[in-house]
Amino acid sequence: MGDLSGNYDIRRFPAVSMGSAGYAEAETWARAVAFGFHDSVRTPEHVARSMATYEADGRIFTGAYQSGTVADSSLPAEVPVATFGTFRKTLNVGFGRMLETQMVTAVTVRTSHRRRGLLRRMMTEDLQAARDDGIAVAALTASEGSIYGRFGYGVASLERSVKVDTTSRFTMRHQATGSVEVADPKVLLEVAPKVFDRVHRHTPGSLGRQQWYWQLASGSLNREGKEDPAIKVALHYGPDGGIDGYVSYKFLGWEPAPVTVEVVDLVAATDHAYLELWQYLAAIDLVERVSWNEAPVDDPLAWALADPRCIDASDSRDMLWLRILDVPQALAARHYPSEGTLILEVGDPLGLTAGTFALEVQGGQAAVERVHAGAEPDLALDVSALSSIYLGGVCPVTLAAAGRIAERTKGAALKARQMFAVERATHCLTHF
Ligand SMILES: CC(=O)SCCNC(=O)CCNC(=O)[C@H](O)C(C)(C)COP(=O)(O)OP(=O)(O)OC[C@H]1O[C@@H](n2cnc3c(N)ncnc32)[C@H](O)[C@@H]1OP(=O)(O)O
Repeated sequence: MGDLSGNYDIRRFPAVSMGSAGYAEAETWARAVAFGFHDSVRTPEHVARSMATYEADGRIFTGAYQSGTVADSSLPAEVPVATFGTFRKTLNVGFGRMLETQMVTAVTVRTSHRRRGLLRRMMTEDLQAARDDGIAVAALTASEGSIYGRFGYGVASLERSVKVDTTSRFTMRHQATGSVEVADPKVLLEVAPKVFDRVHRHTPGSLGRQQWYWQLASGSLNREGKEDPAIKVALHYGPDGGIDGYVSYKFLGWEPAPVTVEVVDLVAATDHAYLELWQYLAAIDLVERVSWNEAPVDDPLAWALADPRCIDASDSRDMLWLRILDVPQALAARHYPSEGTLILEVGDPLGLTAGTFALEVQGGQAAVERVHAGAEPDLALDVSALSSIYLGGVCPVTLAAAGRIAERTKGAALKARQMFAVERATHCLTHF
């Protein structure tokens, strides 16, 4: 028998829907991803429906295939031993500015081929290619917190799970200005993209959503690849009568106590819509609790409630991981609410964008210049820390206290905090 330790061909191809050339290869790739995340074998219909949404998103699939001898009776060579998916959407980098972003997803390596450098190879090749293509940032959500820092990613937004007591204890100071009405869940196929687009434009850290979200929120396609008859939907109408928010939710059953409704998707384009959708959820009769696993950490709900302890928040965690690929391009793309100059010495473990850069802000606009290596920096940090503070959701002063940023000029971390501040709390509602 030949060497089974593994030589691999890396192949890239687009997602295509059923009936198109290349579907068999794409389907096999998708099945390998499901295996990597311990899913049950998916039905052909489930794969086909998912694939149609992947094609609509313009996903590119990367697979690593055994090029040497394949062990007798094991999975054949056309099943990839490693997978890596990408697509591109816009990221709101604050004050409504959008930056096209390389979104990385579906990273798996078959157990029998792990720790041979396959992830490292796929990641470094992909980040280099994205940068060569003029993309300034990459993003992902991580299965484990220990994997991606080494590639220059940093945590840029947080989220938390909440359980909200909606018994008589729930009272809000807010006086409603709009109204809420129940709708057929399927209306979200048309309504949700429009409402989300507004949210995307006013929320720093928001990423464009994949097509699958409209299917999920409307009950058209659940995580098991089926229609979800349990989904219920309510829409919020603003004072002008237009729809400016929605909530998609499920009743979890009469037992165990407390009787609970779970939020599947809550998207509100105005502050009033957000609070009034919560007022609606709290008013659902016979229900004592509303849970939501993707709630913001900095949540206006807590401040609108007469008793903020109605919110039982647990599991505050990293959500969006960002990786700046091109420091001058990324810094110049932002609007800055505070004037000033900062010299940043940026390290990069992959060597994509290391250097010393002068960030000079006047009237909110940035001029960014690479300066000579010997220039005295105000802050020295690696690209992971710079990516963390970039969306204004992570405080540079805290990273300095953690030793992740070296403050060479006294007060520079606070200055960075003021310069990188954004207009409202950073929050990403897009999991991928
Ligand atoms: C964006 C997403 O899709 S997140 C989902 C990630 N996928 C999963 O969690 C599915 C289960 N896990 C896996 O499939 C694999 O173990 C992977 C993808 C996490 C790692 O793949 P591998 O090919 O084994 O990684 P590779 O050999 O390239 O290792 C690269 C580096 O990461 C480190 N590493 C790999 N996995 C882990 C881990 N789980 N925790 C900590 N470090 C890790 C390796 O030690 C290595 O370090 P070094 O190069 O700095 O010495």
